[in-house]
Amino acid sequence: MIIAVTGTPGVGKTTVSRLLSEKLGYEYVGVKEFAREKGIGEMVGDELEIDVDELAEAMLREFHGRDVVIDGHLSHFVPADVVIVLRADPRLVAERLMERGYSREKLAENVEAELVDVILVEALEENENVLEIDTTGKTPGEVVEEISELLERGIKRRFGIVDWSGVYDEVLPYLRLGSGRM
Ligand SMILES: Nc1ncnc2c1ncn2[C@@H]1O[C@H](COP(=O)(O)OP(=O)(O)OP(=O)(O)O)[C@@H](O)[C@H]1O
Repeated sequence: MIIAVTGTPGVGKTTVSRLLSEKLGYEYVGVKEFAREKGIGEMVGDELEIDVDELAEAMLREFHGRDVVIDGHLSHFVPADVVIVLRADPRLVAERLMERGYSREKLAENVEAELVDVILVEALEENENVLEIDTTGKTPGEVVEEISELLERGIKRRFGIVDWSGVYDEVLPYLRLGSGRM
């Protein structure tokens, strides 16, 4: 089975994907490493820009019929058996990305994306089987437990479990509108 783990940067994809692959005995694959290895995408500034169709094709060729956890915020473009969308309170996303030294603009872009469900909506456009998981206040182990329980019960579609509109005011200072530019 191909499991894609996606979400806004900082929600915990890598941590959860590694742990999930260990628990299930699946291979772990990082999208960026895979793309680099296969020569997919090109550097634009200091970022690797990946063609998602090329990525999806190459991944399907490589992993069809194998048990694998694919980690990355583009993984929902890969035709997976199930897409796990990790969510985290946007305040937590902001804190983590600030700790990583993200620029103000990249921070704003990602906090906003988490706030308005960008990755969830994209995942739902790409795949029927989407499991949304709220990681807020949970340990990575608890998140992995929740995912494997749902999969064991055969549940592959669940979303609409978070609503970040209540923290909008608190994250406003991080957003582009709050930066004084229009
Ligand atoms: N419940 C949780 N699930 C996952 N990570 C958590 C959780 N609670 C705290 N963390 C911490 O959050 C951080 C998430 O970092 P991680 O690199 O896994 O995120 P990511 O989504 O893969 O980011 P990126 O897309 O930028 O690579 C880690 O330091 C991890 O220990």
